[in-house]
Amino acid sequence: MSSSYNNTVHINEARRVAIFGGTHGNEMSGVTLVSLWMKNSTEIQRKRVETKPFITNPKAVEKCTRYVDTDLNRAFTPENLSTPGGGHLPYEVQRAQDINRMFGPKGSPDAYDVIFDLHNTTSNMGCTLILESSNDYFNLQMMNYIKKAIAPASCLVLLNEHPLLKYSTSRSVAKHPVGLEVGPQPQGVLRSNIFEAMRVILKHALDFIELFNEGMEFSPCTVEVFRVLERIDYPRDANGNIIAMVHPTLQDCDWEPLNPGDPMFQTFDGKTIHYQGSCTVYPTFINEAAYYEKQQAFVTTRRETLVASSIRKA
Ligand SMILES: CC(=O)N[C@@H](CC(=O)O)C(=O)O
Ligand SMILES: [Zn+2]
Repeated sequence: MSSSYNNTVHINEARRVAIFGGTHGNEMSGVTLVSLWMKNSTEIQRKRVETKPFITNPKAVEKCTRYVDTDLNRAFTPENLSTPGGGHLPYEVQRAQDINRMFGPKGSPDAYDVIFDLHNTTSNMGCTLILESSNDYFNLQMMNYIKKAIAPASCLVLLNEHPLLKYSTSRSVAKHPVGLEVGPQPQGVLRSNIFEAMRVILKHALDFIELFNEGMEFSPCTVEVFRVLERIDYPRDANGNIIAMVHPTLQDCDWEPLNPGDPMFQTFDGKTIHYQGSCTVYPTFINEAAYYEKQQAFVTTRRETLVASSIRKA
């Protein structure tokens, strides 16, 4: 990235793009779309983009489970990617190393330009794009483009650059990592509305990259994002067992304001537990099935407006 006198940021052409499905083998929209595109890629082809659809965790897809040994979407740590051990390592660690060789190496000039990683959530989040950095102008301009293209439908942007809660995703191998999370959809289930919503987002995302590669200049813009603040666990007893559920007035209310004092959990004996924070937050990933094992009932976020400079191909 370099800045010229008129503040347009010049960014390398995004020629190599991958679309990952099956990072979690029971999130069926991505598994199904990517499998379809591996058989016939007409829909994802663009003149100036080489798009590679890829199933990242085939063993988990086969078993229709989130993962086999360990969560692939947490496995792309520098330690994992550099550990020798070959066939003795957990399956997903081996897979992370393979993916890093094919699409990375992570952090190097040889890495893929863009990776879209397709996920589903059991939470009522609608279409959510997930970013890992607030200063990637290419991705911010892409978010702005997609939001305008799908209007009056909407998609929100979740920004996870929290020092402790950020994790080492499959897409993090790319220069411009983009997560796409669409819900609500149960694990192992396909719903046509969710499938189509995901497909439309991908179409606009690829159109944006094509226009960028053709040399179009994108004017400065602002993007509303929801920044990850805090992980909230379920209330538990001394043995670590869950003693309450997401409160009925919070369930399915992803992205809606949660104010200090608002109901948050309901214990099995009917007591309400209230949110004790000091300011209004926007909860999301509310009651995500995969997060029980991660001790997370939901995450809180705060609304922010990010600014992206004008960009153009270098
Ligand atoms: C429900 C789910 O799997 N969500 C993804 C979110 C992401 O891709 O950042 C995950 O936890 O890996
Ligand atoms: Zn997932």
